[in-house]
Amino acid sequence: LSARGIGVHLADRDDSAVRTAASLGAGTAGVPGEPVDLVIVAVPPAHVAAALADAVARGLGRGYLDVASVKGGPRRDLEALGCDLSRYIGTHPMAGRERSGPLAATADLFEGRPWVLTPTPATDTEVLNLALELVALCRAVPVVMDADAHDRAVALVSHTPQLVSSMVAARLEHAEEAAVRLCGQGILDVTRIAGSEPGMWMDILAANPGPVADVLADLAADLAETVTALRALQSADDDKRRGGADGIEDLLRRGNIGRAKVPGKHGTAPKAYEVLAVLIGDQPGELARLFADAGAAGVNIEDVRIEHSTGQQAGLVQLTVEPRTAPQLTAALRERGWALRK
Ligand SMILES: NC(=O)C1=CN([C@@H]2O[C@H](COP(=O)(O)OP(=O)(O)OC[C@H]3O[C@@H](n4cnc5c(N)ncnc54)[C@H](O)[C@@H]3O)[C@@H](O)[C@H]2O)C=CC1
Ligand SMILES: O=C(O)C(=O)Cc1ccc(O)cc1
Repeated sequence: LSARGIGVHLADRDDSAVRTAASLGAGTAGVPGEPVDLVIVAVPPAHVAAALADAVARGLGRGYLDVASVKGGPRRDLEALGCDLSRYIGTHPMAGRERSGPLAATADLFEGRPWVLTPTPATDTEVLNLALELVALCRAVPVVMDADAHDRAVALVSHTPQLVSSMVAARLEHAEEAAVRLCGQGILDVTRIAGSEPGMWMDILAANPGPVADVLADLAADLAETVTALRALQSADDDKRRGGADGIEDLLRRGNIGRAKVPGKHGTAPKAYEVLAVLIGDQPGELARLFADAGAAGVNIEDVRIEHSTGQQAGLVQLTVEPRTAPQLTAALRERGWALRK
């Protein structure tokens, strides 16, 4: 916001968080003497209502919003405090990091991401417009939803995946070194968010336990069926084995269907891309050289990931490109001496 010319004033009960954020250019420390256009409350969900009610009582702004990951509870807490909700709108930017704190923040975090707004008939139009302006300034995409529908949605697409990632990673806690050494891209993908900070996730899960338990219970039913199907695959009986195989194949197919629904880059519909794998040496400037060569070939890189082979001084860079540009990129990179892999 500061970079877009908006005056930003920072307040936090932890002075060092304010100082760090201010030194990173996020704004100036301290609450101004005059009311601001919009007070943005970014504290853990359980503290939202108290922090917001305090800001309203002090008349700090013309409009108020919060960005907590859960929306139903904070709204009910505010109602219980008898707060005038007409100048408040609950919101949630759907983007995050595995780490918290000002040092983990990036100015472009919300670009192209959905930002949920939960207005009610009581919400003042001016406040809704201020929130929409904030979303536009952050180059996010506004999505209007009911607070409880939001909480059920994030239970499905964010909170349960976090727990499942943690559960898969927790299986490795006592794993033999020999097994861990075999880890590849699959487990890296599934466990990336298991590296998240437990504190932040405890705050989120404690604010949304019911909807998350509902999704996890359905998942537990799938798990129980899968265990039964796998046991059937061990049977000497042909019919039982066939039944087990059908059950597992059905789950894998349902997974394909669900995965195809996950939106692609910048929240657009999922799109079929082609991935080119290029071997690069572990030395300074290799990635820059590869990207420059792709640029010189006139090819836009849609996405990129690096697979590091354990114990090797090389990495496999996977360049995601539009299928129509793949042949020209392949030719250009080969010509410039890059080793492409299947
Ligand atoms: N980190 C993420 O990935 C995302 C977080 N959110 C939501 O944003 C909110 C903030 O999360 P983060 O910035 O990640 O956490 P954070 O831990 O980096 O920041 C929270 C700040 O709130 C301060 N604080 C706590 N209680 C306070 C109070 N009563 N008064 C004043 N300051 C108080 C803390 O000192 C801390 O500096 C949470 O509600 C979270 O659910 C939303 C989208 C993404
Ligand atoms: O779950 C996701 O999709 C993330 O990218 C991480 C995240 C965590 C907390 C939020 O409130 C929003 C997003």
